[in-house]
Amino acid sequence: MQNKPITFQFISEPSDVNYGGNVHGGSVMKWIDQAGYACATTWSGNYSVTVYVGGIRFYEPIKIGEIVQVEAQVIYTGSSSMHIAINVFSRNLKQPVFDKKTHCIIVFVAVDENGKKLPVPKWIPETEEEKQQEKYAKRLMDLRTQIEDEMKPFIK
Ligand SMILES: CC(=O)SCCNC(=O)CCNC(=O)[C@H](O)C(C)(C)COP(=O)(O)OP(=O)(O)OC[C@H]1O[C@@H](n2cnc3c(N)ncnc32)[C@H](O)[C@@H]1OP(=O)(O)O
Repeated sequence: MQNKPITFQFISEPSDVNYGGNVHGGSVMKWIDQAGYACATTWSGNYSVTVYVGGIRFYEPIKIGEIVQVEAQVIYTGSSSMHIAINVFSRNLKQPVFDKKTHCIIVFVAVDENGKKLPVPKWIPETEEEKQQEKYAKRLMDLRTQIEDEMKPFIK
């Protein structure tokens, strides 16, 4: 099965503004979720829900009126989960190249009409880059287990 990246391109709007005049972090998180959703449902062929969003780092602000590009690609699949790498870029209208503004991994699970998890097609990495990405996703899973153990006492 082909694992094509999903790419959104649009212009950040005045309604995306934060209190400092740039794009609101919440808007960026919404775009991440939307691109991840498009990627997960395309891969699984089923409705999918977000189960985890990790390590979002906003490197630089995105300005209002810039062209924004959001890329989403499956980098690891479990039984029901799809681990998707998201990169967010932007450029102003006069600048030819995009700068990376945000990166994160978002995990979706395919579910049926009752919200129960469903199996997803297996993604098999082929190129060296894809193999490295899968390793990256697995390493993050291990780290996440440690983080969740730390968080457990505070979740209840
Ligand atoms: C709460 C909100 O409204 S957030 C916004 C929208 N999202 C949602 O509503 C999802 C809410 N969550 C759910 O409904 C449930 O967690 C479900 C139905 C998706 C899954 O529930 P369960 O079947 O009990 O989950 P289970 O523990 O078996 O995990 C399912 C998969 O998620 C993965 N998963 C669970 N927790 C994590 C995590 N912290 N990080 C990454 N993956 C995770 C598991 O590894 C498993 O993957 P696999 O099947 O590929 O091995």
